[in-house]
Amino acid sequence: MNPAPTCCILTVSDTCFAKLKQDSAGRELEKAVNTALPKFRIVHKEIVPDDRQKIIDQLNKWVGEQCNLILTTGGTGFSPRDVTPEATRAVIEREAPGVTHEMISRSLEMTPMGMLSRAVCGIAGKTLIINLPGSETGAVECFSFVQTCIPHAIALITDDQDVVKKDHKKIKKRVRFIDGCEPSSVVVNQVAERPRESPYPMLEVEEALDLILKECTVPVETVRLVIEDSLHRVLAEDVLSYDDIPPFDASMKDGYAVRASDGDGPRKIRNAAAAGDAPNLLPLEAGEAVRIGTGFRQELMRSSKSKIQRRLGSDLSKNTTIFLKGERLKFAHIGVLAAVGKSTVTIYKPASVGVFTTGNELKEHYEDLQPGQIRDSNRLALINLLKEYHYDCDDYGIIKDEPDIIKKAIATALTLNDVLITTGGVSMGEFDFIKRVLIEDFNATIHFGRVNMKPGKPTTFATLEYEGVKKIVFGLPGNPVSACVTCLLFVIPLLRHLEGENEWQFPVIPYVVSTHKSSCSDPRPEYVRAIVSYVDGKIVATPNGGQVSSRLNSLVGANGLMLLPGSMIPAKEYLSHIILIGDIKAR
Ligand SMILES: Nc1nc2c(c(=O)[nH]1)N[C@H]1C(S)=C(S)[C@@H](COP(=O)(O)OP(=O)(O)OC[C@H]3O[C@@H](n4cnc5c(N)ncnc54)[C@H](O)[C@@H]3O)O[C@H]1N2
Ligand code: MOO
Repeated sequence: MNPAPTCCILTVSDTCFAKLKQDSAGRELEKAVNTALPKFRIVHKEIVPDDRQKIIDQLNKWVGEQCNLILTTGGTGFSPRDVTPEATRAVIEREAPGVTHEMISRSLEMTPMGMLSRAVCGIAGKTLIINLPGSETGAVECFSFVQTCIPHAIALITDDQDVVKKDHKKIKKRVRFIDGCEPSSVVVNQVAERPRESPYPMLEVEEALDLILKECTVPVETVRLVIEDSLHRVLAEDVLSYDDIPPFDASMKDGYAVRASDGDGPRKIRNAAAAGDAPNLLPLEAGEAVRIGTGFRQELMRSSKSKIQRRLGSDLSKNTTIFLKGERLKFAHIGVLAAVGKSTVTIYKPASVGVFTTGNELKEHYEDLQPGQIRDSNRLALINLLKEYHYDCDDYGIIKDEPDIIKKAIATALTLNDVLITTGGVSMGEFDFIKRVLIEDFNATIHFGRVNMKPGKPTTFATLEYEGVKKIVFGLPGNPVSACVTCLLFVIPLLRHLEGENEWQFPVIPYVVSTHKSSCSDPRPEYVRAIVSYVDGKIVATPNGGQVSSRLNSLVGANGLMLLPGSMIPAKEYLSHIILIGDIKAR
């Protein structure tokens, strides 16, 4: 087995070296490396002043020790003392301008100041050296832009052919379906030989969801992100306040600071002090007053009980837990993180999802239709449903109802994704191959293949091991409403649960239903797409038009799935519930 790759972190800073400032960039960078590159071992951390020769000496020492990766932080700017790029250039044999380019171009998307970096990256012996900015945020941010390519870069530098080949295979798979996939073992049945009855037992929805949660215990990775990039992600750590908010006793209003001992009477206004002005404008002489702005630091009033002050730490006090692991970050969380001076957070990596649709009748929405063809609405509906819940996914397109092609598509998706969602081809037709390909070509376990629900009966859930890793497959029905409703009821809760979110379930409210079902002959419990409103102090739910499972408009504007029990007697009332998939409307 290859030894763990090594990493050294060099902080270049006169002030940190002189211990006038803490090495927070070095500290945050260490955390970022541990999170992003868990296989790397940080073997040395040093601080040197902004001195060209001292930097060169330190870099040469680590290059001599065959360290794989050296990250420097600091000394890359325009100040006269900034010499890290010159020192790095003196050590490296080959420059790596692509790495520098990526850091600068991504930085420029955030701030024009990005152009003021003179960072140099390059190779010396068996070592990759990367210059990063000196600020904690800049260093972590720039590292995050290039972190994914570092293991491959090091495999190339050290000529580790096994890793290089594996990485190349992955890169190829990203742009096209895998090569060399053997034909499927599935024998295409003649119409007369197809099974007449599903061999899968019919599960209730709750049983199906329990099974999904039980079977899906894939390891969740964490990653450290700058707070600017953390919206909608789930915290993998409890967060403590770094600072008191406010960090000083502050004025709550615009007004005047006066000396209480002066009593009533006119004052001479000495000057005006706004929030952020230095407090040495005070103390006041007898009879003097200072005009102060909201947020002004009120040193003189610290001992008074004035109600027009926000006391130090009164919004949040230093070292208290402000957010808990498992919270999904919204705008206000990020504002509070900024207020307390927390610039990075550890979050759970969301599972990576791949989607394809199946059907010989399907065309892309922008293509012309021949007789018998329809446009693929499921793929874009599902991809965007996932996006609404903050999951990006890989799109593998429309796949023909042919086992060889389905096999290739599944193999490609499983190479890159943790979770695969397909639609169509899961019921009883002779072209319904998804389950058979999963079983016969991938040795998958089909945990269920039928659920007692309308829409969504043929929903299929499978797990399998692919290249040593557990993978999850949802074969959703082809009917567009069935695909979206089952994605909402099974896939989205699982993804939220896998991501470590505390509140992963949709809110459910009790509701008395009396609406009779759209098809009286169907005994399945039905999830009616409904508009749920708050009217005169009461919750009212109305079915959102026709409920046939091809009519996707029933989901347009729907904010609830109203459960109608299995066998309903018309006009009788039943206590059931509504699953809220959107905000309640006010009428
Ligand atoms: N003999 C039986 N037939 C059917 C059963 C059954 O239990 N026994 N179940 C029915 C139910 S319920 C559903 S739901 C569908 C699901 O069938 P499949 O998942 O195999 O889906 P397909 O047959 O491929 O397609 C069904 C329907 O949806 C249209 N479709 C498919 N993909 C798309 C797409 N990407 N965009 C838009 N529309 C799509 C397709 O053209 C069909 O009209 O099976 C029933 N049959
Ligand atoms: O269950 Mo299917 O989903 O009726 O349309």
